[in-house]
Amino acid sequence: MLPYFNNCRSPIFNLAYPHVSNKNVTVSNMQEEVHRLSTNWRTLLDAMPEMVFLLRETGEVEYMNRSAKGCFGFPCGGRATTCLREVSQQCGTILNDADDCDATEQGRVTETLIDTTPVEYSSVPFVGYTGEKLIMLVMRDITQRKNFERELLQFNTSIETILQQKISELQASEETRIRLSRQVNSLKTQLGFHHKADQMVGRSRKMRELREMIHQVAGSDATILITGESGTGKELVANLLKATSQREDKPFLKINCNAINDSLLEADLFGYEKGAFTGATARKVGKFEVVDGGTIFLDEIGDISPRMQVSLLRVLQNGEIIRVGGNEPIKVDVRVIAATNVDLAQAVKDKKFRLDLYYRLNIINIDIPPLRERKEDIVELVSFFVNHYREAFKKEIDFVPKSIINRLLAHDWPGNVRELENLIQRAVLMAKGKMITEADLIFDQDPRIEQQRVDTFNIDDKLGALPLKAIVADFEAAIIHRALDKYNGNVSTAATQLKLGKTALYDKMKQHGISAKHIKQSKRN
Ligand SMILES: Nc1ncnc2c1ncn2[C@@H]1O[C@H](COP(=O)(O)OP(=O)(O)OP(=O)(O)O)[C@@H](O)[C@H]1O
Repeated sequence: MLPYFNNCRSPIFNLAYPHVSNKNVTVSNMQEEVHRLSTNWRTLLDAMPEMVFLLRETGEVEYMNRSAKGCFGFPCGGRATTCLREVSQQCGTILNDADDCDATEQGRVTETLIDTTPVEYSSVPFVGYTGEKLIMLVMRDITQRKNFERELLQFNTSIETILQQKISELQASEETRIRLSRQVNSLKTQLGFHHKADQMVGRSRKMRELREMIHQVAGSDATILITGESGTGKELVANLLKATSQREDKPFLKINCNAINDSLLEADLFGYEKGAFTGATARKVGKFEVVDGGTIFLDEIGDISPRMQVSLLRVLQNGEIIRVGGNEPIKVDVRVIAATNVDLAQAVKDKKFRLDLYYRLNIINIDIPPLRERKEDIVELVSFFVNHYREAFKKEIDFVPKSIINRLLAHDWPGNVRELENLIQRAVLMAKGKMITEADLIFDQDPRIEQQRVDTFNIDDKLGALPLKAIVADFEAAIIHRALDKYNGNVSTAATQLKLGKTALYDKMKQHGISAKHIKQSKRN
């Protein structure tokens, strides 16, 4: 018989048995009722799957339900008793502070080990029938739950390990893919793979590296500065950059910054407002607006004025332009590719070029090596130009002797590929038979070339030997040379006298391999 369930002060009694009226209570039926309740409570507690204990503060067990007995035996001994004592001590605070202790503290679920059995328990203060303070402990064996938790943890850990393995495998295969794609690109380059827009002849190591770099940087929208001596092929590089960029099918404009004067260049690039200057009768949009979304190639950038440098800096820094005579900034989305044969770093030191603009332009620098540093390309270039001009001039040349090749390999090519091209063009024109001879080779610095051009143009010499197109080209070169010679190599004056724009004259000079610098030098000597 367990007296501890005679806790009739609990309101539960009245709620559970409302038919027991206080007025009709006799001692005997009171005893009966107590017995009945006590039996009911015991039955109820024994039916519970949880283990229920009533403990004294000292840890002695006063009551155990069936589940508790099943688990620990009754009276329980060994380590279980010690554990229960420890538990009762922990719960002692609840007992002692029962009045202050809040409900959550009293019912708090705690986990512990009894022997090797993991359990969770909660405790509440309980008053015995003699009024002594007890602890009611409701405990649950959580071995199975713990096993599940352990299995779940193991499962999660192994899932994580598997995922990490898979991620590393994917990363490794991505790295392999990138490495292989690089190798493929490099092999393609080595095998002479040519993008359809690649007009550059040459498979030397330096040219292969150059191509690789172009392909690497073309995709980004970064500003690119192409440097290299005159005639190395900067325009060809710019063409290939544009053709392999994301703006491939967008507008592409080439501007020679050296060819027109400063104010015209500014108006041309940035546009102008009506009334900005005499003759500005209507607003005009500039090249930067026209080419919006596309690419602008600014050739000879090293020669622009300080004022132009400021305007250009604004475009590169903020992506906006201001029309001449206007003050509204206009947003533009234009990729800038610039080129120069001027040493910009030196120009910065000489205070001729702004340092901030230099940094903005020089985000990616593609430097084209001079021809003298890649002489392996000469044979291929000669063959390419001979074929080209043989077709153009309807000549039958099919042989370039080894002695000529050796002569070309020994030359230093200060004018680079342009000089070689002009030399071959002249040689093809001059050649009498099916092969080029020593006599047909006239190098740019050769006084004969100056003489040949300044001499009166003799049509009879050429009639029958050359097609009309070649004679006209030769004639045009002679006239331009004569004009430059007359005006001491001054391109602006020569252009004015020939009633030609400065840009057009520069283009023709390039085409015919005429250098104003050489003419000036020969005049001085
Ligand atoms: N690798 C090359 N293969 C074939 N032709 C080339 C090559 N490099 C240059 N050329 C030819 O040489 C000439 C000069 O090239 P380009 O105008 O691109 O030189 P550049 O470096 O821009 O010269 P500049 O600084 O004087 O403007 C062009 O006719 C061009 O087609």
